[in-house]
Amino acid sequence: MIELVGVGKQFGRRWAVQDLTCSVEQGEVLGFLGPNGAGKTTTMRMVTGYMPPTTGSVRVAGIDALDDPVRLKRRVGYLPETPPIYGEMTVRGFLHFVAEMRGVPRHRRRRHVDHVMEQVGVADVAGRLAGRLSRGYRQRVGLAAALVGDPPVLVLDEPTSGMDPQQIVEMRRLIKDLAGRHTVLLSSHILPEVASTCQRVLIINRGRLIAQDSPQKLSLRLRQGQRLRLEVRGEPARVEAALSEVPGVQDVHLASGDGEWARDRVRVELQLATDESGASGGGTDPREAIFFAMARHGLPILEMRSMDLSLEEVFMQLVTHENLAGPDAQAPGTAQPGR
Ligand SMILES: Nc1ncnc2c1ncn2[C@@H]1O[C@H](COP(=O)(O)OP(=O)(O)OP(=O)(O)O)[C@@H](O)[C@H]1O
Repeated sequence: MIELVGVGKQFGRRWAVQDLTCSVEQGEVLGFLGPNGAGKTTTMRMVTGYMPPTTGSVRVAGIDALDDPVRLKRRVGYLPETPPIYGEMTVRGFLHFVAEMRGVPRHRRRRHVDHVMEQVGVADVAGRLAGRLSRGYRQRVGLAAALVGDPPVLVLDEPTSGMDPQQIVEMRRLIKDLAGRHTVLLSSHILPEVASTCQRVLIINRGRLIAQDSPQKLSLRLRQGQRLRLEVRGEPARVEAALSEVPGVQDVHLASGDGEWARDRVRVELQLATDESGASGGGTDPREAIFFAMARHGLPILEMRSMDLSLEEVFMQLVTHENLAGPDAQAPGTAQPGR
């Protein structure tokens, strides 16, 4: 639905975005993550047809941004970081105006605007002046405006910026509800936002793509293998021997404990081998094999926990690696461009 190939944008002598290749499937919610100044807004403006790329091609719903930016704009609903709302109009009046601009036929406008207001939860303020609304409501009205005309693609730039925690939760729920019916490109520098809303994350830093994958796979891939923490009842030597038999288990570390607690149980940290795709133990869940091995040896597992990196740690690791290694570095866990 959205396809960027070798996209770059230059302002004066400075490249805000360089050689960006990625695609977003129909109905997918893609999170665009990066620190301030990474090039997120610039990329989104190119996807919406508001800014032509300096190099490469941007295609949305089969339309090339350079060939036909006007037709492309009709296929995209855009919510900029600060929604452009006419404060002296009522919410309903403003959305009718947007519907007219977007070419919604006159006889369908009223029903369509009512439907969109219901969808984003602003029907209760339909008659209020848009300029008098709270930040959360204004963002929702902005989202309603993006949805007018039912565009297949939605581009949302920092959609929860400036909202209070409850408004953030509601906005994220709204965005999740839009998935499937719309293809959504969402930018954020808030990691939990992307992890909770998006199926796939694309991380950019200093205008370059440094990784793209699902939030879970990114964290798994980056640690080149998953780590598990176990607490087992049994003698340390027997526990270690039993774990070492399980295929894919590497680096078994036993933690020595003190006092009463350590008498009959042992804490273990272990590393699992991963294949190319980031899956552990040849695609099967190694925790299952560990469970059965320990059961065979009569060693009850009291606790088993996965120790994946959080998306926050992944992000910091990728961005720090890139900043230290320079602009041409290949960050660990970088997916192939174009999926
Ligand atoms: N119209 C412009 N003219 C000149 N430079 C620009 C313009 N727009 C963006 N830039 C520069 O391009 C770089 C990327 O900016 P961009 O706004 O795309 O980043 P961002 O990832 O959206 O950051 P933020 O989260 O702070 O909005 C920055 O260095 C910015 O100063």
